[in-house]
Amino acid sequence: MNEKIGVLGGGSWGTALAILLANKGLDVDIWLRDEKQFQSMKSHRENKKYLPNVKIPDNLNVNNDIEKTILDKDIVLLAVPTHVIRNVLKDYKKYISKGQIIVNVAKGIENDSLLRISQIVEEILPQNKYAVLSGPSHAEEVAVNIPTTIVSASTDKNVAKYVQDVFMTPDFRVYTNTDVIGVELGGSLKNIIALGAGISDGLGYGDNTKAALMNRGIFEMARFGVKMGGNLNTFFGLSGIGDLIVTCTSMHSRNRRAGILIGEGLAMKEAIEEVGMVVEGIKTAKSAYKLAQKINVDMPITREIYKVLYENSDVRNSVSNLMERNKKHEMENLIFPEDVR
Ligand SMILES: NC(=O)C1=CN([C@@H]2O[C@H](COP(=O)(O)OP(=O)(O)OC[C@H]3O[C@@H](n4cnc5c(N)ncnc54)[C@H](O)[C@@H]3O)[C@@H](O)[C@H]2O)C=CC1
Ligand SMILES: O=C(CO)COP(=O)(O)O
Repeated sequence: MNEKIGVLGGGSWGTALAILLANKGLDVDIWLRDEKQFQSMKSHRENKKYLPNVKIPDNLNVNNDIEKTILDKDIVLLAVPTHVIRNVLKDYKKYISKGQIIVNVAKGIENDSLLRISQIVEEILPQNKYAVLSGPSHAEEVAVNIPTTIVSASTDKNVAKYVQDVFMTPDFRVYTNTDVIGVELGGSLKNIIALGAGISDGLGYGDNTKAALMNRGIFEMARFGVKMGGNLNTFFGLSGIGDLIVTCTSMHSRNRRAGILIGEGLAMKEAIEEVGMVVEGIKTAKSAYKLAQKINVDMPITREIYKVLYENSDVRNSVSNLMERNKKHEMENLIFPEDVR
C-alpha cells in the first residue's frame, strides 16, 4: 500500500492514528491549527499536550498548512471535535476534491442541527465518499500498539473495506459494517453513559451501580438508535456495547474522568477545564436529550445527566429519580419484537 492520508486535528486521537499509519509506511501529513502546538510537536517530535511520552515517527509530516495536508491525499481524516467539524469543512472544502474519501473519527451529535457527522459531511461535501471509524480505542493505548479492535462503517461496502485495509495492522484489527447510523450513534451516546458511570464513581458508588448504568444504558442507546434508523445488532457490536465498556471503565476516558469530577462536586465547566481535552458527552447529552423528545423515545439516564449538566440538578436527586421511577418489567419498552413477558 502507498496510500496518502491527511489528518485534520492534532489532538490525542488524530496523533495516535497518524502515528499508526506512518508506522505502516504510509505517506501521512498531520495538520495542527494551533501554532504553538505545531512548533512544539515539530521540534520535540512529541505531542506533549495531548499524547505525551510517545515518539512521533520521522516519516510523519507535522505541519500547519492545511492546503498541503489535504492536497493529493486519498483519505482526509477528520479528527477534530464534533462541534468544530462544520466550520473546518466549510472553511477548507475549497481544498478537498471529490475523489477523496472522508474518514471521520469524531463521536458526537451536533448541538443546533442535531445532525450526525455523516449528515454534516453530506451537506457540505455531497460528492465525497464517507466512512466512520469507531469502537473501543483509547489513543493512549493505540499509540503504543496495544491490541485494539474497531469498525469501519460506510454505506458503500467497498469504501468500508478500503478503509479497513488502510488502517489494519497486526495490533489494530478493523471490522466493517454498512450501518453508519448505528455506528455513529453508538459512539456518540456511550459518552453520555460514561459521564454517568464517572459520576457514580465520583459519588463513591460501587460496581453494582456501574453495571446497572452500563446495562440499562445500552438498552437506552439501542432503543433510541433503532428509532433513528440504526440496526439493533450494531448496538451489541464494537461501536455500541464494546465502546460503552471501555469508556465506562477506563481511566483514559475523558468522559468518565469528567463524570468523576462532577460526582465529586465540581461544576461542569470546572470538570471540562480540569480534564483539558474534549469531553464529547457534555454537548452530545444536550443533542440526545432534544432528539429523544422529538422522536418520543424514553431515555431516563440521558435525561438525568442532561439535568445535572444543564439544569443544575443535584446528582443525588438524579439517582433517586432513576431508582424510584414507576416499577416496570425489565423488558418493557425495549426493542425486541417478541413479547418476552
Ligand atoms: N482520544 C481518544 O482516545 C479518542 C477520541 N475520539 C474522538 O475523536 C475526536 C477528537 O478527540 P481527541 O483527539 O481526543 O481531542 P483532543 O481534545 O485531544 O484534541 C482536539 C484537537 O482538536 C483541535 N481543534 C479544536 N478546535 C479546532 C478547530 N476549530 N480547528 C482545528 N483544530 C481544532 C485542538 O487544537 C486539538 O488538537 C472526538 O470526537 C473524540 O470523541 C474517538 C476515539 C478515541
Ligand atoms: O471514544 C473513546 C474510546 O473509544 C474515547 O472516549 P473518551 O472521549 O471518553 O476518552
